[in-house]
Amino acid sequence: MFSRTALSAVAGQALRPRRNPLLSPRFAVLQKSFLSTETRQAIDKAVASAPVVLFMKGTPETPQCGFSRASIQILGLQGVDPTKFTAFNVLEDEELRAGIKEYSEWPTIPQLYVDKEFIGGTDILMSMHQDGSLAKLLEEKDILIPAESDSSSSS
Ligand SMILES: N[C@@H](CCC(=O)N[C@@H](CS)C(=O)NCC(=O)O)C(=O)O
Ligand code: FES
Repeated sequence: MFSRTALSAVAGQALRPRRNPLLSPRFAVLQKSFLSTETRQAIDKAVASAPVVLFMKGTPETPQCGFSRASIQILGLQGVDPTKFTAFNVLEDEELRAGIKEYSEWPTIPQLYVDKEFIGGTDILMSMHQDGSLAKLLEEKDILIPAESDSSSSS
């Protein structure tokens, strides 16, 4: 049985701020080890496979989640050149679904890469779409469908 003194000692301990042992660097190292070298190399290759790469749920034609659908819509509105775009369906590959989160240090899908650089998920894409920074980035990287030449001037 706990004595009164022992109980108050336990209560006193509980009040003392303690580090969460799950957040220790040792745990972080263990967590990292889930991404095998093989998966990391496969993701390196996927990220480099096109100027714009989206890791999503479903396909661009048939997204399986509203967040992935919204990201595809934003890229379409921006005028991303389809020849410079590739999507990977994480629902077809559980290793990719888990691996990409660790690779990007980002916990959710979708995930967008431009020129091998992680940009973010839907919320980030949406805010970059709204503030013009996504258009600027895609223009700078020459990723947009070329503007049609003005046919009215040739007649
Ligand atoms: N706020 C997120 C929305 C994306 C999100 O919450 N994705 C969830 C549901 S689709 C997810 O990936 N969960 C982990 C998983 O399904 O593996 C964003 O900006 O991208
Ligand atoms: S699959 Fe349910 S929110 Fe994306």
